[in-house]
Amino acid sequence: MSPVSQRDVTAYYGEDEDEDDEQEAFEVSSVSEVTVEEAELDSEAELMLQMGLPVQFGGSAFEKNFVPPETCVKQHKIRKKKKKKTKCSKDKSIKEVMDNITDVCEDGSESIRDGCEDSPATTGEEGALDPTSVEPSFQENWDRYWNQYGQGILWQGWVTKHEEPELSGGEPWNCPTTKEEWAEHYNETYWHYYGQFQYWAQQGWTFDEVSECKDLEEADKIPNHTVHVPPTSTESIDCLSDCVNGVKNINLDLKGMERDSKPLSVIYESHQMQNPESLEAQCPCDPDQSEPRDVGSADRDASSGHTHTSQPAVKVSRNNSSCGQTPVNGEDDDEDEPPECRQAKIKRSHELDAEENPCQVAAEVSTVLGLKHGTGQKYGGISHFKHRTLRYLEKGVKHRSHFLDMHRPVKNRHIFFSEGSEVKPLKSKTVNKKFLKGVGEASSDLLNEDLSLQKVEESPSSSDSEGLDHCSISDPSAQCRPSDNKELLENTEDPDVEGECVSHDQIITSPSETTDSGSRRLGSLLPSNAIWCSDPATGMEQESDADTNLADTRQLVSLEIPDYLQAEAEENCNDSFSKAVDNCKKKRKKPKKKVQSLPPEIASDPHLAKYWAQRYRLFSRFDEGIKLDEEGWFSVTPEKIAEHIAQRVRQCIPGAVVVDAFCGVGGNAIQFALAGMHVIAVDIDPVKLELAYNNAMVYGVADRIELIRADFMGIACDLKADVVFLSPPWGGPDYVSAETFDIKTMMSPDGFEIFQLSQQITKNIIYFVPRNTDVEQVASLAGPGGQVEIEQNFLNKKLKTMTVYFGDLIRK
Ligand SMILES: C[S@@+](CC[C@H](N)C(=O)[O-])C[C@H]1O[C@@H](n2cnc3c(N)ncnc32)[C@H](O)[C@@H]1O
Ligand SMILES: C[n+]1cn([C@@H]2O[C@H](CO)[C@@H](O)[C@H]2O)c2nc(N)[nH]c(=O)c21
Repeated sequence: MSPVSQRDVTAYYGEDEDEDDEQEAFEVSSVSEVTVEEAELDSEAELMLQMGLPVQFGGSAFEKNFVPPETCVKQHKIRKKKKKKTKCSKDKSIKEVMDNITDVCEDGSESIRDGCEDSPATTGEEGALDPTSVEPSFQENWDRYWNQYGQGILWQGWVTKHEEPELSGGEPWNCPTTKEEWAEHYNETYWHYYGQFQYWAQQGWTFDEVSECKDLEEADKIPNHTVHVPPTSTESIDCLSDCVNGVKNINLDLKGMERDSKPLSVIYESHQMQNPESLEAQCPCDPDQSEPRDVGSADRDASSGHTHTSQPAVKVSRNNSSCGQTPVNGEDDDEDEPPECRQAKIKRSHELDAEENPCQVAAEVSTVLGLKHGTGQKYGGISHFKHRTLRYLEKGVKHRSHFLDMHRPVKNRHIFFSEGSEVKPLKSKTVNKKFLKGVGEASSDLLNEDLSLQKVEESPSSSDSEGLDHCSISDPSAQCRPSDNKELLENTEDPDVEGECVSHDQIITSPSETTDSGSRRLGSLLPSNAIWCSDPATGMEQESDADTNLADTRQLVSLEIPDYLQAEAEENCNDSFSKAVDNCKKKRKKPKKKVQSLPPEIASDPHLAKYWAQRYRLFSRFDEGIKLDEEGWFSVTPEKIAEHIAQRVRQCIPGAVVVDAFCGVGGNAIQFALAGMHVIAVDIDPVKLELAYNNAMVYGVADRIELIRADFMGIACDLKADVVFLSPPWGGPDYVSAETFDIKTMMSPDGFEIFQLSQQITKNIIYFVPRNTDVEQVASLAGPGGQVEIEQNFLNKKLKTMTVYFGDLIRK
């Protein structure tokens, strides 16, 4: 099997709190590892590969452990049938069977099972494994499959078992010494493949009918094979082997899957990645199955060590604490967790053993993360998803995946906001207290990571379901350092904005195998209960969930440090950091009341008052002459987020030329320029360009921003740049009213078209999208084999936006 290209989905959630586990969690399997493993494939696996069947079904463990994807009852029946079939075969004339094999080779039409009338596939006895009870066309398909490949499979299996088959006594099925063994082999093989076929058929897979097999003349074209040919049936066996070698494709019947709503699965590293050229998709398990899954397949995959692929390892960390397993410091935080979280037992793929089922693991992980398994293809950017893997980049992911649960629809989390312009401060003393405590006790781990702080105190609420709520401040790109605290103070002069905090959770993902009839949001992937529930305005929930906020130890920030981390934090508290926090506390001053007349656009529209209230969050130098228009107010990227994005670009591609394709009033363009980039700022609206210029002047970067009034869609192909930043209109503030935002249909220009045009400029694209964006959809933009990093942007404790990175902008 040729090495396969990387098609994983890698979700970066954060660090595992368990150091020991972490080491392994970050290991990434490489192509070379795969190659070694491939070399160790047992013969059956090789055969499976030749067949284009998932190799994880090819390990020798299969015989022992294979459990068809039916119920245990069915499994039992299979065994029963196997016994019966064995008996049958013994009784039957083996010669008769093999005659039929020869017939198949000659005319390609006869069925092997004709040779055994009570073949398991045809008796339907006791209803066991009655294929018709599974799929109406199953029997037909199976017959065709077995006709086509059965002979080759049988013979190759035989050859594999007997390296040098003794053929002097005649064909093994005729030879008295091997006759019985052949019969057993036949039965074993038949059922083995029958079970697999049934399983895969249920998953929506079909197989390609190979013309070579039917057309003997074509056999010559098939590369030489090493099948040992019994002297008495050389031709037929040759043919059969060729047929086997000629098997190239097994395809996912997407249409069928759509139709049947057969769920696909999230695939983890431990699953074999098929040759991308020959497989349309890979889907070894149905996570929605309540019934036992194909343990055999899983076992084989795990026990045979076939991690197989060139894709990065799936790093699904042991879910031993955050989800009710073994909480750090012995704390059982189970109570706060969603039920599905408690059930999860996530393991790293490399830890899978013969008793475990990676399919189940995958399903559980996805359950924990709020993933659903869907069907069929849905998005324009990619026909379907091949693979998803999850990889925890940062420590504490388990906590985040627990605490940051975002299962609830976004819109339900904003009901408390008032619609009026009068924004009443909401007290959140509990949160604040806990936060400060948490910050003061930040662990050294935290100190080594980017940090931003937040204060949640008397911050204004907002009627904005877009989330201009209480304020926050942070330096998401900077390393944690005391000066962050200073910055916090310096930026909290807005009477309405005490503090600000930008949190960025990341996911790297790429097209996965699943699409869902219902779209998914990143929110589902990155749990964030704490974010929402601890909103001061949510009252009751706030108290309980305040504890559950946690520090992002890599990139962001400490919202509140959960109790179980606080103990650790106390031990490791960095002095200077503590001082800084103390300073921060001392320096927090009564905000200066600025008497400032409302700009006309604000005065004329009460709904914009909330934006006015948070003007410093949008532009920290607002008072120096920043100007916005109505659209600018509600759609400008808050400074800290814009700064964070710019810093990421600077880190990945220093001095880049960046196209800000929808520059608006310059929120992003200014930050790119401040980060040392040359910016080509495009906007279709001349007013925006004027405002952008004005604002760039305020920040002293107008000379680094080239303003172009144009329809980006029309000029994209003429632009040259290292990076394209996409912050298109989302259709106004109402974008949040959709539970899931579809970038293709809900924004104009079409989000897919925007992206495709941008790809003509560069692969390094940043897509700034609504927080309720269908995460699978944006992942699909990466295309087959692609990767994407999806980042959630939190302001204060609320998820505001998502930023999606492509190309070299994905952090490795
Ligand atoms: C969401 S705003 C951008 C906000 C910007 N990132 C900021 O921080 O100020 C979107 C902008 O895209 C502009 N726009 C809409 N359609 C456009 C097009 N086809 N080409 C270029 N600009 C467009 C709008 O005029 C608007 O200013
Ligand atoms: C309607 N809106 C809000 N934001 C951004 O989402 C945050 C939360 O609502 C806003 O603060 C703004 O940054 C938008 N960004 C873009 N690119 N396009 C929009 O139409 C838009």
